[in-house]
Formats: sequence, C-alpha cells, structure tokens
Amino acid sequence: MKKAIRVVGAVIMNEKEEVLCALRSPEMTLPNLWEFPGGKIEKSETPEESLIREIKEELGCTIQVKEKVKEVHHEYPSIIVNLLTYKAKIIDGKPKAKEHAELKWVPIQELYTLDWAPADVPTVNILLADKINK
Ligand SMILES: Nc1nc2c([nH]c(=O)n2[C@H]2C[C@H](O)[C@@H](COP(=O)(O)OP(=O)(O)OP(=O)(O)O)O2)c(=O)[nH]1
Repeated sequence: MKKAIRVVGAVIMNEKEEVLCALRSPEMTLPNLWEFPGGKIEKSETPEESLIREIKEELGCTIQVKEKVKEVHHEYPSIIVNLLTYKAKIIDGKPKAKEHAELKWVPIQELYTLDWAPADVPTVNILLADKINK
C-alpha cells in the first residue's frame, strides 16, 4: 500500500498581491517543479505550527498563518500527499532559498505559467479564480 503523508504549504503574499513560489531542486523528489514552501506535518503539531516551523527552516523568516485555501488529496506514483494550503504573510525577516533552487514573487494572474507540482494545481486554480472574480 502507498504511504500517505500530510503536508502543509504556504501561499505567502506580499502587498503587491504577488505569491512567493519555490522551485524544488534537482536533488529533491518532484525535481524542478514549483511548489508552495512548507513540508510534512509532524505528529505533535497543528498544521499552522508545522507551517511556521518549515518556513523558518526553509526560508529563514517568520510568517503569520491566515485562512486555509484548499485541502487536496493527490496520488503520486509512489506516495499519497494530503496537501493543506494556507495564506500567510511574512512578519519578520526576508525569505532566502536555503533548500530550494530558486524563490520568486509571481503575480497571481501569472501563476499558471509555472510548472507546478501536480498536488498544487487546485490551489493555484483557486487563487486565479478568486483574482478574476474580485
Ligand atoms: N512542501 C511542499 N511539498 C509539496 C508540495 N506539493 C507537493 O506535492 N509536495 C510534496 C513533495 C514531498 O513529497 C512532500 C513534502 O515533503 P517535504 O517538503 O518534507 O519533502 P522533502 O522534499 O523535504 O523530502 P523528500 O520528500 O524529498 O524526502 O509533499 C508543496 O506545495 N509544498
């Protein structure tokens, strides 16, 4: 049976309504695909606590976690990922790519131009739809 993991991802937005997108490095699983920075939820943590910890580890900054965007159940060839995404904003520090190949701020309407990890596509679609309906 495939292993299932619970993962959180941060939709970090700035005052220009750009989203901080992170490129997975060639050495990671799902190499060279864009994702929302974050990672696996540890047993003792709430999703919000995991997200704050992961962002500190991966980007070296502190975030405030806001509302949930989407919960996605995605089956990859060797693993099942339950991805929870939350909106977030940076409250301390400047993001640096400690583990990712690249970070970039992308306007919401251009998010579809990136090559996303498949589990992230529903969240991208919600962000795009919200932008269009505003
Ligand atoms: N952090 C994050 N992971 C995602 C996203 N979308 C997606 O499918 N994933 C997958 C990639 C990984 O298999 C898993 C996240 O675990 P992780 O971030 O702790 O994994 P990792 O790359 O450090 O470790 P590994 O899986 O390479 O062993 O979820 C996303 O938007 N953010």
